[in-house]
Amino acid sequence: MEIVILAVVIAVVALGAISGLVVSSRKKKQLPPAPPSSPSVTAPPAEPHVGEEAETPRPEPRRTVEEVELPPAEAPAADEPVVEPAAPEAPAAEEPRLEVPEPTAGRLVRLRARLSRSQNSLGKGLLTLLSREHLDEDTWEEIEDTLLTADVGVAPTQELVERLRERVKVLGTRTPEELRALLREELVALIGTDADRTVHTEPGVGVNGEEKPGVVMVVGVNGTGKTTTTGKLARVLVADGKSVVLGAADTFRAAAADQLQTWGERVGARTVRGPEGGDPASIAFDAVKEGIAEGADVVLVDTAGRLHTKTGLMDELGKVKRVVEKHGSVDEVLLVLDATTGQNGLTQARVFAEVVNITGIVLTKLDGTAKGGIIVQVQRELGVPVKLVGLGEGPDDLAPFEPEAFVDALLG
Ligand SMILES: Nc1nc2c(ncn2[C@@H]2O[C@H](COP(=O)(O)OP(=O)(O)OP(=O)(O)O)[C@@H](O)[C@H]2O)c(=O)[nH]1
Repeated sequence: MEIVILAVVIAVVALGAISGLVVSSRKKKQLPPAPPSSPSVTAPPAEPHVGEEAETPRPEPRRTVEEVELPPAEAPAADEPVVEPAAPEAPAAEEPRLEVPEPTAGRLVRLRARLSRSQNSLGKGLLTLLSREHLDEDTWEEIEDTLLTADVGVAPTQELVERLRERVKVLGTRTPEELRALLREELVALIGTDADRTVHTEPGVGVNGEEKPGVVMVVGVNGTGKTTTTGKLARVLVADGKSVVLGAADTFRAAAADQLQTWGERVGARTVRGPEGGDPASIAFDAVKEGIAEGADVVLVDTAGRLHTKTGLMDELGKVKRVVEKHGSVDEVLLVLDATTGQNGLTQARVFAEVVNITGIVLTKLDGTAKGGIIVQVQRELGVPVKLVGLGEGPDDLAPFEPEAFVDALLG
């Protein structure tokens, strides 16, 4: 009897030891090996770390249930699933690192140094002249010249000088602070604060009742910074949390599509492009079509700025707009003007306005000119507000235009 009891005890102990081995072996198989360079001291060593799951499992010795030779009765329950290591996943293709554009709000304030450097003669020059003890006719003439040199334009200059004369007379003795406030008020009024300077990119309803992204067409002469501005605008929109599709409809200049695509890739915006010399209207059409299909927030269409003839260019622009409108409305047509070209820019603006309904102006290269007064002239000429200003070649050097911040930068 004792022998029987002893035999049973030995059998139980032996079975216990064997099943313990199996459990610990199976536990080990469920956990991926600790990474060789795992620096974590707080996490238990066997815990998976972020990123490990995506790795291809490394080979490890496996002991199967069969190999431990358990008697059938003592084997793990048949209905218990055998844990197999996860199928090796293909290593993730290396994603290009996306840039995070600077926030849009307050860009003009951040970039004000660029403005004050180039616009000193306008803001500070006017302030110095107005601060003279005797404001004689010669001084008023100098004030007028300063405004004209800064491209404010004849009619706006005369209006401003008249207002200043009146107000300075009423003021009598003037402190520098009073003069500054007065000049600020008049310059802001000249630029205007009532206009809607929002770049409209809200989604709308397409012709088939589907949700359509906001559509923005960017037009302007070559060299004004059109493609660069389209790329920078994509960054502004991405910074505001929107998804963007770019349409490279400038098929006249071979490198324009590559240039645009590079801008897009840096912030994760896809570029729809066609063959060199292809039909820009069909590329623009496809860009909006794809924007609708993938539920993008905004489609930005860059257009050509130069063709063999002016009539050819204008016909093409009109066609691009009409063809895009087969999907639904174009929400913004932004005209890009180079601030350094002065009157030439105004002539361009007139020509473009004849073919497409310009809804906003982007004034580029304001960092490189003392002629910021062109803002006043171009707005009057077209009856369209300046919505964005370019203040440098850097990717985030495009700012929403705010009259008060602009005038503050001028006055230093
Ligand atoms: N300083 C300065 N340079 C700018 C600004 N905006 C654009 N540029 C530069 O102007 C040059 C022309 O820019 P693009 O975007 O190629 O001009 P574009 O000719 O209108 O574009 P395409 O019609 O495609 O040829 C580039 O060297 C830009 O970096 C700006 O606000 N300030």
